[in-house]
Amino acid sequence: MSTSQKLSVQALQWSGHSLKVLDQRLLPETIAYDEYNDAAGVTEAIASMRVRGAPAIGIAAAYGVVLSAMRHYPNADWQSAVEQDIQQLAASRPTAVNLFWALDKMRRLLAQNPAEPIAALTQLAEQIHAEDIAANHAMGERGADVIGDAKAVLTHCNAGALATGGYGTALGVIRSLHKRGQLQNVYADETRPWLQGARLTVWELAQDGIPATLIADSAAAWLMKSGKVDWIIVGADRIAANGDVANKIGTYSLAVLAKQHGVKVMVAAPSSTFDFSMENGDSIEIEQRNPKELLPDCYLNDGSLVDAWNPVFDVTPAALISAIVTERGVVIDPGLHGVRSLAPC
Ligand SMILES: CSC[C@@H](O)[C@@H](O)C(=O)COP(=O)(O)O
Repeated sequence: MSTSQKLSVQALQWSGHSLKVLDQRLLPETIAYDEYNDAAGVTEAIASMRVRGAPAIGIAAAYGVVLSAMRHYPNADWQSAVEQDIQQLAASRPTAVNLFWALDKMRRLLAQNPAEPIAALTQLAEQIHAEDIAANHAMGERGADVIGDAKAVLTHCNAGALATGGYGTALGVIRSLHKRGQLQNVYADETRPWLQGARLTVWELAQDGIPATLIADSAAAWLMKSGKVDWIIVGADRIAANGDVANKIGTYSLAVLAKQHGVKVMVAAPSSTFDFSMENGDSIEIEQRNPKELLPDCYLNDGSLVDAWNPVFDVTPAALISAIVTERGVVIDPGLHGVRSLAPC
């Protein structure tokens, strides 16, 4: 596949009766969609990371609830069958709060006993999807305003169209900066061990003709020391009330390095990423994934000789973050101010 091909792929496509999920494990070599007709399939698609990225898994889960209602309504006790599916969806991944936020919204709607539940749930899932895209565009503009004339930025993981309803959070800011003609280069960490940066981010940026340079995660300190980047821009999986941010493993190390080198750190995330029930990041559950994602094949083949520790998120203290950008507004220096000003009224 040519990298100059225009981006026409979306992580999720709702057909009205099924959910098509782009299998991100196969990118960039292969663009293939799997089609799901029930919540169990969507749960598996999230757990296996066919679809990944905090907003995208929330949207997928919302459609999963619609598929559940389509399967069970109007059987006797259909509501408890849907509730069981919601619980299954909620168990797919633990860290991104957008998943639980979307499921709660769907559950609250069900509790209102709508006269036509399938139509009502479909409308809500489509709304969650559309609002995420709109939020990304809004925070893209806000983030670009904050950054002003930065020439080069570094991003981590993939917080792009592939991780959201479309446009992206961190990559949304980058897209908006690029449209303004200010950005000369985007450095992308490869993001070990799953390689979201190498497989997804540089590919996604290439589709849009945005100059991107891949670096090994371990090159980030030297990149900053060399004065090559002005800002680090990342997404988030959960933001606590004091502004602590859970995001892809390695974000914390970048923020520590940024402090040493006078580089600023921006977190761009929709409001659905906030968890005001958590005072700080200490209580955020950090997903541990299978060590097999980390271990080279030769170790896998010779049994259990070597163990691996594979936490896939970390928490960056608010004090290391220069700005948190949402569709509702921006907090500069969240370590001083917290993020309660961004809470819904
Ligand atoms: C807009 S996506 C923000 C985050 O979800 C992203 O940075 C991230 O950590 C994704 O992790 P992943 O394990 O690929 O789901």
